[in-house]
Amino acid sequence: MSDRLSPSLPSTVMVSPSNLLPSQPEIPSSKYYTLRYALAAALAPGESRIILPAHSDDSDALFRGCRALGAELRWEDEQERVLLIRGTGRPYQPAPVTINVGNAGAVARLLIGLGALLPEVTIVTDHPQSLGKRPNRELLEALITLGVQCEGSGLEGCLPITLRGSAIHGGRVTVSGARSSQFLSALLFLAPLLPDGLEIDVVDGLKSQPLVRTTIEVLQEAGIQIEYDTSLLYFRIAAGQHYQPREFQIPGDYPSAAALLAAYAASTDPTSQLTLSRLRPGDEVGEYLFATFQRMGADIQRTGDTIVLRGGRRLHGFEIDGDPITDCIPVVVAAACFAEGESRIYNVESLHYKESDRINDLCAELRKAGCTLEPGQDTIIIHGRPEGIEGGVTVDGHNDHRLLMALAIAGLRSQRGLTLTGAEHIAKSYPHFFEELRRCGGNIRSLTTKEARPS
Ligand SMILES: O=C(O)C1=C[C@@H](OP(=O)(O)O)[C@@H](O)[C@H](O)C1
Ligand SMILES: C=C(OP(=O)(O)O)C(=O)O
Repeated sequence: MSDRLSPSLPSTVMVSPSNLLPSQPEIPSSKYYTLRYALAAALAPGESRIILPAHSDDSDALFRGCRALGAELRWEDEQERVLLIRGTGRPYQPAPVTINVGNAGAVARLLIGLGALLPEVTIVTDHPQSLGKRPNRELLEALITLGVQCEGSGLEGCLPITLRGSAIHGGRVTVSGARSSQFLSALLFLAPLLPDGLEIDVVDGLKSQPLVRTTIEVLQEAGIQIEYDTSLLYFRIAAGQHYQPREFQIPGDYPSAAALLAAYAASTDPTSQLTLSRLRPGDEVGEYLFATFQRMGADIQRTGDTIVLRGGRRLHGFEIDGDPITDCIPVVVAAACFAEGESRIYNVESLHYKESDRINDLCAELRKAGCTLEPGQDTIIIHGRPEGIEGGVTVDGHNDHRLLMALAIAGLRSQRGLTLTGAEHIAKSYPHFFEELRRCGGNIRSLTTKEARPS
Protein backbone atom coordinates (compact mmCIF):
# COMPACT_ATOMS: atom_id res chain seq x y z
CA MET A 1 0.00 0.00 0.00
CA SER A 2 1.61 3.27 -1.03
CA ASP A 3 1.35 6.43 1.03
CA ARG A 4 -1.56 8.40 -0.32
CA LEU A 5 -0.11 11.80 -1.16
CA SER A 6 -2.33 14.66 -0.17
CA PRO A 7 -3.77 16.24 -3.29
CA SER A 8 -1.67 19.32 -4.04
CA LEU A 9 -3.63 21.89 -2.09
CA PRO A 10 -3.35 25.67 -2.56
CA SER A 11 -1.32 27.46 0.07
CA THR A 12 -3.47 30.59 -0.18
CA VAL A 13 -7.25 30.85 -0.46
CA MET A 14 -9.60 33.80 -0.43
CA VAL A 15 -12.90 33.44 1.42
CA SER A 16 -15.44 36.08 0.47
CA PRO A 17 -18.82 36.97 1.95
CA SER A 18 -21.41 34.42 0.89
CA ASN A 19 -24.59 32.81 2.04
CA LEU A 20 -24.68 29.03 2.28
CA LEU A 21 -26.98 26.73 0.33
CA PRO A 22 -29.11 23.83 1.57
CA SER A 23 -26.47 21.06 1.53
CA GLN A 24 -25.93 17.47 2.62
CA PRO A 25 -22.13 16.97 2.46
CA GLU A 26 -20.53 13.68 3.41
CA ILE A 27 -18.27 14.41 6.36
CA PRO A 28 -14.88 12.78 6.90
CA SER A 29 -14.50 9.72 9.13
CA SER A 30 -13.48 10.10 12.75
CA LYS A 31 -9.81 10.85 13.34
CA TYR A 32 -10.12 9.64 16.93
CA TYR A 33 -11.56 6.21 16.03
CA THR A 34 -9.38 5.70 12.92
CA LEU A 35 -6.30 6.14 15.11
CA ARG A 36 -7.42 3.73 17.80
CA TYR A 37 -8.93 1.02 15.58
CA ALA A 38 -5.93 0.97 13.23
CA LEU A 39 -3.46 0.60 16.13
CA ALA A 40 -5.57 -2.09 17.79
CA ALA A 41 -5.65 -3.93 14.46
CA ALA A 42 -1.90 -3.53 14.00
CA LEU A 43 -1.35 -5.11 17.44
CA ALA A 44 -3.70 -8.06 16.89
CA PRO A 45 -2.50 -11.38 15.42
CA GLY A 46 -4.40 -11.88 12.17
CA GLU A 47 -6.40 -9.69 9.84
CA SER A 48 -8.82 -6.91 10.85
CA ARG A 49 -11.15 -4.93 8.56
CA ILE A 50 -11.56 -1.20 9.06
CA ILE A 51 -14.57 0.21 7.25
CA LEU A 52 -14.48 3.86 6.13
CA PRO A 53 -11.20 4.95 7.80
CA ALA A 54 -10.26 8.63 7.64
CA HIS A 55 -8.26 9.90 4.65
CA SER A 56 -5.95 12.73 5.65
CA ASP A 57 -2.34 13.60 6.36
CA ASP A 58 -2.83 12.32 9.90
CA SER A 59 -4.18 8.98 8.71
CA ASP A 60 -1.26 8.69 6.27
CA ALA A 61 1.11 9.17 9.21
CA LEU A 62 -0.83 6.61 11.23
CA PHE A 63 -0.61 3.99 8.46
CA ARG A 64 3.15 4.60 8.13
CA GLY A 65 3.41 4.00 11.86
CA CYS A 66 1.37 0.77 11.71
CA ARG A 67 3.68 -0.59 9.03
CA ALA A 68 6.75 0.43 11.04
CA LEU A 69 5.35 -1.61 13.95
CA GLY A 70 5.37 -4.64 11.65
CA ALA A 71 1.78 -4.71 10.40
CA GLU A 72 0.77 -5.23 6.76
CA LEU A 73 -1.84 -2.84 5.34
CA ARG A 74 -3.76 -3.03 2.06
CA TRP A 75 -6.98 -1.62 0.66
CA GLU A 76 -9.72 -4.19 0.00
CA ASP A 77 -11.33 -1.97 -2.66
CA GLU A 78 -10.30 0.56 -5.30
CA GLN A 79 -12.28 3.34 -3.61
CA GLU A 80 -10.13 2.85 -0.46
CA ARG A 81 -13.20 2.50 1.76
CA VAL A 82 -12.13 -0.74 3.51
CA LEU A 83 -8.65 -1.12 4.96
CA LEU A 84 -7.25 -4.57 5.81
CA ILE A 85 -4.60 -4.63 8.53
CA ARG A 86 -2.71 -7.81 9.36
CA GLY A 87 -1.05 -7.43 12.74
CA THR A 88 1.62 -9.50 14.42
CA GLY A 89 0.32 -9.67 17.99
CA ARG A 90 2.79 -7.07 19.19
CA PRO A 91 5.19 -4.53 17.60
CA TYR A 92 7.88 -6.43 15.70
CA GLN A 93 10.74 -4.59 14.01
CA PRO A 94 14.15 -6.12 14.81
CA ALA A 95 16.18 -3.42 13.05
CA PRO A 96 16.29 0.25 14.09
CA VAL A 97 13.40 2.08 12.38
CA THR A 98 12.47 5.72 11.85
CA ILE A 99 8.85 6.90 11.67
CA ASN A 100 7.86 10.28 10.23
CA VAL A 101 4.60 11.18 11.99
CA GLY A 102 3.99 14.37 9.97
CA ASN A 103 2.10 16.86 12.16
CA ALA A 104 -0.02 14.24 13.90
CA GLY A 105 0.19 14.65 17.67
CA ALA A 106 -1.99 11.77 18.87
CA VAL A 107 -0.38 9.48 16.29
CA ALA A 108 3.05 10.54 17.56
CA ARG A 109 2.23 9.99 21.24
CA LEU A 110 0.61 6.61 20.77
CA LEU A 111 3.50 5.47 18.56
CA ILE A 112 6.01 6.69 21.16
CA GLY A 113 4.23 4.45 23.67
CA LEU A 114 4.14 1.39 21.41
CA GLY A 115 7.57 2.08 19.93
CA ALA A 116 8.97 1.54 23.43
CA LEU A 117 8.48 -2.18 22.77
CA LEU A 118 10.99 -2.10 19.89
CA PRO A 119 14.78 -2.49 20.17
CA GLU A 120 15.21 1.00 18.65
CA VAL A 121 12.84 3.50 17.03
CA THR A 122 13.23 7.16 16.14
CA ILE A 123 10.11 9.31 15.79
CA VAL A 124 10.59 12.39 13.60
CA THR A 125 8.39 15.17 12.24
CA ASP A 126 8.62 17.32 9.12
CA HIS A 127 6.67 20.05 10.97
CA PRO A 128 9.34 21.41 13.35
CA GLN A 129 7.38 24.65 13.91
CA SER A 130 4.25 22.78 14.99
CA LEU A 131 4.50 19.18 16.22
CA GLY A 132 8.24 19.74 16.75
CA LYS A 133 7.38 22.25 19.47
CA ARG A 134 4.80 20.12 21.33
CA PRO A 135 5.99 18.61 24.63
CA ASN A 136 6.26 14.85 25.29
CA ARG A 137 8.11 15.05 28.62
CA GLU A 138 5.26 13.55 30.67
CA LEU A 139 5.18 10.41 28.51
CA LEU A 140 8.96 10.02 28.31
CA GLU A 141 9.26 10.25 32.09
CA ALA A 142 6.76 7.39 32.46
CA LEU A 143 8.59 5.27 29.88
CA ILE A 144 11.94 5.87 31.59
CA THR A 145 10.35 4.54 34.80
CA LEU A 146 9.55 1.40 32.80
CA GLY A 147 13.18 0.93 31.80
CA VAL A 148 13.05 2.50 28.34
CA GLN A 149 16.03 4.51 27.12
CA CYS A 150 14.66 7.81 25.77
CA GLU A 151 16.51 10.56 23.91
CA GLY A 152 14.23 13.53 23.25
CA SER A 153 14.98 17.12 22.27
CA GLY A 154 15.39 19.47 25.19
CA LEU A 155 13.74 19.49 28.59
CA GLU A 156 10.26 19.09 27.11
CA GLY A 157 11.14 15.94 25.16
CA CYS A 158 10.16 17.34 21.78
CA LEU A 159 10.61 15.37 18.54
CA PRO A 160 12.84 13.89 17.23
CA ILE A 161 12.86 11.17 19.89
CA THR A 162 14.82 7.89 19.95
CA LEU A 163 13.60 5.04 22.15
CA ARG A 164 15.37 1.79 23.02
CA GLY A 165 13.02 -0.66 24.68
CA SER A 166 14.98 -3.90 25.07
CA ALA A 167 14.88 -3.64 28.85
CA ILE A 168 11.28 -2.48 29.17
CA HIS A 169 9.30 -3.88 32.11
CA GLY A 170 5.89 -3.33 33.66
CA GLY A 171 5.05 -2.05 37.11
CA ARG A 172 3.47 1.22 38.28
CA VAL A 173 3.88 4.68 36.73
CA THR A 174 2.63 8.19 37.33
CA VAL A 175 1.63 10.42 34.42
CA SER A 176 0.38 14.01 34.34
CA GLY A 177 -2.84 14.74 32.48
CA ALA A 178 -2.52 18.51 32.83
CA ARG A 179 -1.38 19.34 29.28
CA SER A 180 -2.69 16.38 27.29
CA SER A 181 -4.66 13.14 27.68
CA GLN A 182 -2.63 11.56 24.88
CA PHE A 183 0.19 10.54 27.22
CA LEU A 184 -2.29 8.43 29.21
CA SER A 185 -3.85 6.97 26.06
CA ALA A 186 -0.37 6.00 24.89
CA LEU A 187 0.33 4.13 28.15
CA LEU A 188 -3.06 2.39 27.99
CA PHE A 189 -2.32 1.01 24.50
CA LEU A 190 1.13 -0.14 25.67
CA ALA A 191 0.04 -1.65 28.98
CA PRO A 192 -1.40 -5.04 27.94
CA LEU A 193 1.82 -5.90 26.07
CA LEU A 194 4.14 -5.24 28.99
CA PRO A 195 5.64 -8.06 31.04
CA ASP A 196 3.92 -7.76 34.50
CA GLY A 197 1.22 -5.45 33.08
CA LEU A 198 0.86 -1.84 34.27
CA GLU A 199 -0.71 0.31 36.97
CA ILE A 200 -1.14 3.99 36.18
CA ASP A 201 -1.72 6.90 38.55
CA VAL A 202 -2.83 10.10 36.80
CA VAL A 203 -1.80 13.33 38.54
CA ASP A 204 -2.37 17.10 38.02
CA GLY A 205 -5.89 16.45 36.68
CA LEU A 206 -6.81 15.07 33.25
CA LYS A 207 -7.72 17.00 30.09
CA SER A 208 -9.89 15.74 27.21
CA GLN A 209 -11.49 12.98 29.29
CA PRO A 210 -14.00 11.96 26.56
CA LEU A 211 -11.06 10.86 24.43
CA VAL A 212 -9.64 8.74 27.25
CA ARG A 213 -13.06 7.06 27.44
CA THR A 214 -12.80 6.52 23.69
CA THR A 215 -9.43 4.82 24.26
CA ILE A 216 -10.95 2.58 26.93
CA GLU A 217 -13.94 1.77 24.67
CA VAL A 218 -11.73 0.72 21.77
CA LEU A 219 -9.31 -1.31 23.91
CA GLN A 220 -12.24 -3.22 25.41
CA GLU A 221 -13.72 -3.72 21.93
CA ALA A 222 -10.36 -5.20 20.90
CA GLY A 223 -10.49 -7.67 23.79
CA ILE A 224 -8.38 -5.91 26.43
CA GLN A 225 -9.57 -5.96 30.06
CA ILE A 226 -9.00 -2.71 31.96
CA GLU A 227 -9.67 -1.95 35.63
CA TYR A 228 -10.03 1.75 36.34
CA ASP A 229 -11.83 4.16 38.61
CA THR A 230 -14.48 6.38 37.06
CA SER A 231 -12.43 9.47 37.96
CA LEU A 232 -9.94 8.19 35.35
CA LEU A 233 -7.11 8.77 37.83
CA TYR A 234 -6.15 5.12 38.39
CA PHE A 235 -5.83 2.21 35.93
CA ARG A 236 -4.67 -1.39 36.17
CA ILE A 237 -4.11 -3.55 33.10
CA ALA A 238 -3.01 -7.16 33.57
CA ALA A 239 -0.14 -8.71 31.62
CA GLY A 240 -0.51 -11.51 29.10
CA GLN A 241 -3.45 -9.96 27.23
CA HIS A 242 -3.80 -10.04 23.46
CA TYR A 243 -5.47 -7.62 21.05
CA GLN A 244 -8.04 -9.47 18.97
CA PRO A 245 -8.58 -8.99 15.19
CA ARG A 246 -11.98 -7.46 14.57
CA GLU A 247 -14.09 -5.65 12.01
CA PHE A 248 -14.34 -1.99 12.95
CA GLN A 249 -16.74 0.59 11.47
CA ILE A 250 -15.55 4.19 11.68
CA PRO A 251 -18.24 6.83 12.41
CA GLY A 252 -18.27 10.42 11.16
CA ASP A 253 -15.90 13.00 12.61
CA TYR A 254 -17.49 15.46 15.02
CA PRO A 255 -14.74 18.13 14.96
CA SER A 256 -14.98 18.22 11.15
CA ALA A 257 -18.77 18.39 11.41
CA ALA A 258 -18.38 21.23 13.92
CA ALA A 259 -16.67 23.39 11.30
CA LEU A 260 -19.59 23.11 8.87
CA LEU A 261 -22.17 23.41 11.66
CA ALA A 262 -20.50 26.60 12.92
CA ALA A 263 -20.44 28.09 9.41
CA TYR A 264 -24.18 27.48 9.01
CA ALA A 265 -24.96 28.63 12.56
CA ALA A 266 -23.23 31.95 11.78
CA SER A 267 -25.15 32.33 8.49
CA THR A 268 -27.77 35.09 8.39
CA ASP A 269 -29.73 33.32 5.65
CA PRO A 270 -32.70 31.29 6.94
CA THR A 271 -32.60 29.17 3.78
CA SER A 272 -29.09 27.95 4.72
CA GLN A 273 -29.75 24.39 5.85
CA LEU A 274 -27.05 21.82 6.59
CA THR A 275 -27.78 18.10 6.92
CA LEU A 276 -25.00 15.82 8.21
CA SER A 277 -25.20 12.05 8.69
CA ARG A 278 -22.95 9.34 10.16
CA LEU A 279 -22.85 11.30 13.40
CA ARG A 280 -23.17 8.60 16.04
CA PRO A 281 -25.78 9.53 18.69
CA GLY A 282 -24.65 9.13 22.27
CA ASP A 283 -21.05 10.04 21.40
CA GLU A 284 -19.76 12.14 24.31
CA VAL A 285 -18.03 14.76 22.17
CA GLY A 286 -20.97 14.87 19.78
CA GLU A 287 -23.63 15.33 22.45
CA TYR A 288 -21.64 18.11 24.14
CA LEU A 289 -21.11 19.83 20.79
CA PHE A 290 -24.83 19.57 19.96
CA ALA A 291 -25.70 21.12 23.35
CA THR A 292 -23.18 23.92 22.72
CA PHE A 293 -24.91 24.92 19.47
CA GLN A 294 -28.25 24.82 21.27
CA ARG A 295 -26.79 27.03 24.01
CA MET A 296 -25.76 29.70 21.49
CA GLY A 297 -29.29 29.68 20.05
CA ALA A 298 -28.73 27.78 16.82
CA ASP A 299 -31.68 25.98 15.20
CA ILE A 300 -30.24 22.46 15.44
CA GLN A 301 -32.11 19.13 15.45
CA ARG A 302 -31.04 15.49 15.59
CA THR A 303 -32.81 12.41 14.23
CA GLY A 304 -30.77 9.25 14.80
CA ASP A 305 -27.31 9.76 13.30
CA THR A 306 -28.42 12.82 11.30
CA ILE A 307 -28.12 16.43 12.45
CA VAL A 308 -29.86 19.34 10.69
CA LEU A 309 -28.87 22.95 11.38
CA ARG A 310 -30.69 25.92 9.84
CA GLY A 311 -29.05 29.32 9.59
CA GLY A 312 -30.72 32.69 9.92
CA ARG A 313 -31.10 32.60 13.72
CA ARG A 314 -29.51 35.45 15.66
CA LEU A 315 -27.02 33.67 17.93
CA HIS A 316 -26.57 34.91 21.50
CA GLY A 317 -23.67 34.87 23.94
CA PHE A 318 -23.02 31.70 25.97
CA GLU A 319 -20.62 30.27 28.54
CA ILE A 320 -19.16 26.75 28.38
CA ASP A 321 -16.38 24.58 29.73
CA GLY A 322 -14.49 24.07 26.48
CA ASP A 323 -12.34 21.09 27.47
CA PRO A 324 -14.76 18.25 26.56
CA ILE A 325 -14.84 19.47 22.93
CA THR A 326 -11.29 20.78 22.77
CA ASP A 327 -10.85 20.28 19.00
CA CYS A 328 -14.14 22.04 18.21
CA ILE A 329 -13.28 25.22 20.13
CA PRO A 330 -11.67 27.23 17.30
CA VAL A 331 -14.82 27.00 15.16
CA VAL A 332 -17.13 27.48 18.17
CA VAL A 333 -15.18 30.68 18.87
CA ALA A 334 -15.67 31.72 15.24
CA ALA A 335 -19.44 31.28 15.53
CA ALA A 336 -19.44 33.21 18.83
CA CYS A 337 -17.76 36.12 17.00
CA PHE A 338 -21.13 36.70 15.27
CA ALA A 339 -23.41 36.20 18.28
CA GLU A 340 -25.26 38.98 20.10
CA GLY A 341 -23.38 39.74 23.33
CA GLU A 342 -20.46 38.21 25.19
CA SER A 343 -19.42 34.56 25.23
CA ARG A 344 -16.95 32.94 27.64
CA ILE A 345 -15.18 29.66 27.01
CA TYR A 346 -13.20 28.42 30.02
CA ASN A 347 -10.99 25.48 31.05
CA VAL A 348 -9.14 25.53 27.72
CA GLU A 349 -5.51 25.93 28.83
CA SER A 350 -4.47 22.83 26.86
CA LEU A 351 -5.25 24.75 23.65
CA HIS A 352 -1.83 26.36 24.05
CA TYR A 353 -0.21 22.96 23.27
CA LYS A 354 -1.84 22.03 19.97
CA GLU A 355 -0.68 22.48 16.35
CA SER A 356 -0.59 26.18 17.16
CA ASP A 357 -1.32 28.22 20.27
CA ARG A 358 -5.08 27.95 19.79
CA ILE A 359 -5.76 30.74 22.26
CA ASN A 360 -3.27 33.47 21.36
CA ASP A 361 -2.75 32.69 17.66
CA LEU A 362 -6.48 32.14 17.08
CA CYS A 363 -7.44 35.39 18.80
CA ALA A 364 -4.69 37.36 17.05
CA GLU A 365 -5.82 36.27 13.57
CA LEU A 366 -9.54 36.75 14.28
CA ARG A 367 -8.78 40.20 15.68
CA LYS A 368 -6.91 41.08 12.47
CA ALA A 369 -10.11 40.12 10.63
CA GLY A 370 -12.11 42.54 12.78
CA CYS A 371 -13.46 40.27 15.55
CA THR A 372 -13.33 41.32 19.20
CA LEU A 373 -11.84 38.74 21.59
CA GLU A 374 -9.91 38.57 24.85
CA PRO A 375 -7.42 35.66 25.10
CA GLY A 376 -6.65 34.46 28.64
CA GLN A 377 -4.43 31.75 30.15
CA ASP A 378 -7.29 29.24 30.18
CA THR A 379 -10.21 31.25 28.79
CA ILE A 380 -11.37 32.98 25.62
CA ILE A 381 -13.88 35.82 25.88
CA ILE A 382 -15.65 36.87 22.69
CA HIS A 383 -17.60 40.09 22.19
CA GLY A 384 -19.89 39.19 19.32
CA ARG A 385 -20.55 41.30 16.21
CA PRO A 386 -23.86 40.07 14.76
CA GLU A 387 -23.52 42.71 12.03
CA GLY A 388 -20.39 40.97 10.74
CA ILE A 389 -16.81 42.18 10.35
CA GLU A 390 -14.93 44.21 7.77
CA GLY A 391 -12.23 41.76 6.72
CA GLY A 392 -10.23 42.82 3.68
CA VAL A 393 -6.98 41.53 5.24
CA THR A 394 -4.64 38.54 5.07
CA VAL A 395 -4.72 36.11 8.01
CA ASP A 396 -2.53 33.09 8.71
CA GLY A 397 -3.42 29.54 9.68
CA HIS A 398 -0.28 29.01 11.85
CA ASN A 399 0.20 25.42 10.54
CA ASP A 400 -3.18 24.60 12.09
CA HIS A 401 -6.10 23.03 10.21
CA ARG A 402 -8.57 24.13 12.86
CA LEU A 403 -7.49 27.78 12.76
CA LEU A 404 -8.04 27.66 8.99
CA MET A 405 -11.58 26.35 9.52
CA ALA A 406 -12.30 29.14 12.03
CA LEU A 407 -10.85 31.82 9.73
CA ALA A 408 -12.89 30.53 6.80
CA ILE A 409 -16.07 30.96 8.86
CA ALA A 410 -15.03 34.53 9.66
CA GLY A 411 -14.35 35.18 5.98
CA LEU A 412 -17.90 34.15 5.06
CA ARG A 413 -19.24 36.83 7.44
CA SER A 414 -16.82 39.58 6.39
CA GLN A 415 -17.69 42.50 4.10
CA ARG A 416 -14.42 42.42 2.13
CA GLY A 417 -13.37 38.79 2.43
CA LEU A 418 -10.27 37.23 4.03
CA THR A 419 -7.11 35.87 2.42
CA LEU A 420 -5.91 32.77 4.28
CA THR A 421 -2.24 31.78 4.07
CA GLY A 422 -0.88 28.34 5.03
CA ALA A 423 -4.13 26.88 3.68
CA GLU A 424 -2.43 23.61 2.70
CA HIS A 425 -2.37 22.62 6.38
CA ILE A 426 -6.08 21.88 6.15
CA ALA A 427 -4.97 18.45 4.87
CA LYS A 428 -4.07 17.34 8.39
CA SER A 429 -7.64 16.24 9.11
CA TYR A 430 -9.94 17.54 6.33
CA PRO A 431 -8.15 17.85 2.96
CA HIS A 432 -11.39 18.65 1.07
CA PHE A 433 -12.74 21.25 3.53
CA PHE A 434 -12.43 24.28 1.21
CA GLU A 435 -13.89 22.34 -1.74
CA GLU A 436 -16.77 21.25 0.48
CA LEU A 437 -17.42 24.78 1.68
CA ARG A 438 -17.42 25.92 -1.96
CA ARG A 439 -19.97 23.21 -2.81
CA CYS A 440 -22.07 24.52 0.07
CA GLY A 441 -22.15 27.94 -1.58
CA GLY A 442 -19.09 29.49 -0.01
CA ASN A 443 -17.25 31.97 -2.21
CA ILE A 444 -13.83 30.31 -1.93
CA ARG A 445 -11.04 31.01 -4.42
CA SER A 446 -7.53 29.54 -4.58
CA LEU A 447 -5.01 32.31 -5.24
CA THR A 448 -2.06 31.72 -7.53
CA THR A 449 1.38 32.52 -6.14
CA LYS A 450 1.40 35.76 -8.16
CA GLU A 451 -2.01 36.81 -6.88
CA ALA A 452 -1.05 35.91 -3.33
CA ARG A 453 2.12 38.00 -3.41
CA PRO A 454 1.57 41.06 -1.19
CA SER A 455 1.09 44.16 -3.35
O1 LIG B 1 -6.62 11.25 22.05
C1 LIG B 1 -6.79 11.82 20.94
O2 LIG B 1 -6.99 11.22 19.87
C2 LIG B 1 -6.74 13.30 20.92
C3 LIG B 1 -6.74 14.00 22.11
C4 LIG B 1 -6.80 15.46 22.18
O3 LIG B 1 -5.56 15.96 22.58
P1 LIG B 1 -5.28 16.38 24.11
O4 LIG B 1 -5.52 15.16 24.96
O5 LIG B 1 -3.84 16.79 24.08
O6 LIG B 1 -6.22 17.49 24.44
C5 LIG B 1 -7.18 16.11 20.86
O7 LIG B 1 -6.84 17.52 20.86
C6 LIG B 1 -6.51 15.45 19.70
O8 LIG B 1 -7.00 16.00 18.48
C7 LIG B 1 -6.72 13.97 19.62
C1 LIG C 1 -4.85 18.62 18.23
C2 LIG C 1 -5.27 17.88 17.22
O1 LIG C 1 -4.69 16.70 16.82
P1 LIG C 1 -3.35 16.04 17.34
O2 LIG C 1 -3.19 16.33 18.83
O3 LIG C 1 -3.55 14.59 17.06
O4 LIG C 1 -2.22 16.66 16.54
C3 LIG C 1 -6.47 18.21 16.41
O5 LIG C 1 -6.84 17.37 15.54
O6 LIG C 1 -7.05 19.31 16.63
